[in-house]
Amino acid sequence: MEGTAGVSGRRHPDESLLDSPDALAEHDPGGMLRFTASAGAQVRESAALAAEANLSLLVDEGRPRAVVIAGIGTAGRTGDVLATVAGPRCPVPVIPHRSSGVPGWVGAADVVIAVSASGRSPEALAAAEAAHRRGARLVAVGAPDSQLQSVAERARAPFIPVPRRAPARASLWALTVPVLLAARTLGLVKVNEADLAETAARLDADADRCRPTAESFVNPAKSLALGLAGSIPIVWGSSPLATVAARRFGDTLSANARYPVVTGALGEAGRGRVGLLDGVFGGLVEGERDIFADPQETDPDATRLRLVLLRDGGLNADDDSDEPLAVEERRADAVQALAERRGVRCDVITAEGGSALERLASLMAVPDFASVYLALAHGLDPMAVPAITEMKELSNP
Ligand SMILES: O=P(O)(O)OC[C@H]1O[C@H](O)[C@H](O)[C@@H](O)[C@@H]1O
Repeated sequence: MEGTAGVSGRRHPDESLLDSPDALAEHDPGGMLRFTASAGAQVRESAALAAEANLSLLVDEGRPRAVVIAGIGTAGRTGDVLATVAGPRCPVPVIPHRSSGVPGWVGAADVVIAVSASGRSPEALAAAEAAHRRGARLVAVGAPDSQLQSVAERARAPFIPVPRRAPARASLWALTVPVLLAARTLGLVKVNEADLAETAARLDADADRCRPTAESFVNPAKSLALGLAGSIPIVWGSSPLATVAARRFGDTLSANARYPVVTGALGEAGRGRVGLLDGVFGGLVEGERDIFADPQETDPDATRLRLVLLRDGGLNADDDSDEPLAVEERRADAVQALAERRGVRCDVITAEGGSALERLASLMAVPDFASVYLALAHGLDPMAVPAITEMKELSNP
């Protein structure tokens, strides 16, 4: 089927596409699966690049009053990652900022980290310029030989060149690690070399489990994608860290697979959006289902919700988190029970690993791949985003 933008794909997913390496290659000409599999390598490469940059320039003026991470899209997500890895005990505010420039209060006592994969987003460029003008300390992260690098050079600010091999959304780890290491230099996060190595190793191991040649029944990303196919995904995170991973899944499901998706924190959803489970795409449609009927005959076209619960199970010590772990766990158990009572299917991914960064990686890796496989099951090229390009053309002066 061809859409009005010339994008071709199939409205109903074809499961067999996912188990055919030839079909996968044909629908992924840009290599999105390959880029997604490079997450571990991105961690290692960016750690090496950050080590070469002159981050020690940041130390001289001591601990900042606040840190602003300026960027849009995936670059903006790096600020959320920093905020959650820094955690509630972080001695200074860590503020992701997604609109142009910097907040009005930013001044000489603050640090601005401007992030842009292309090195040319107007938001990050305006933030870097504003930081320089106001005398704030600046760090810039993005493509080498870009406009962002020129601004950083003019400001005599450290610049961490992140080679541009993949689209921004497949470069989250390459962009995130320099942001974390800049914050480490400022004394705001405790990310050590072992954490980075273990995170990279976990991303490698998950990429192996999710590799294109691993068939759906042993491949957690293919089975997650097939479970989501044809549904409206709701992705809730049980903790602040898991919520960053939930929002990331929202980014990739929208951009790669072009699925509408609801994402958020379970704590907040429990006071409002959990009501979706009772609605026309939730309990009401599931209630119509006759459990004895042939599944082919029971309105196969009805759109249903599918819940993905990202659980941060068990490792965040109670004294180091916003909420006691027991509260988060009970809430996650409760939403699973609620979904089950209403017949809404639920996938659960539980964080693993010893550090916050590794736990985050363990919640992001499989969903990242699943978003690509979901695109491919619909015959969509996960790399092509004509609506985004068209939007930029129409809205640029
Ligand atoms: O990181 P940048 O190059 O500044 O790009 C920022 C954002 O720009 C566009 O909106 C892309 O669609 C996003 O995927 C990207 O994250």
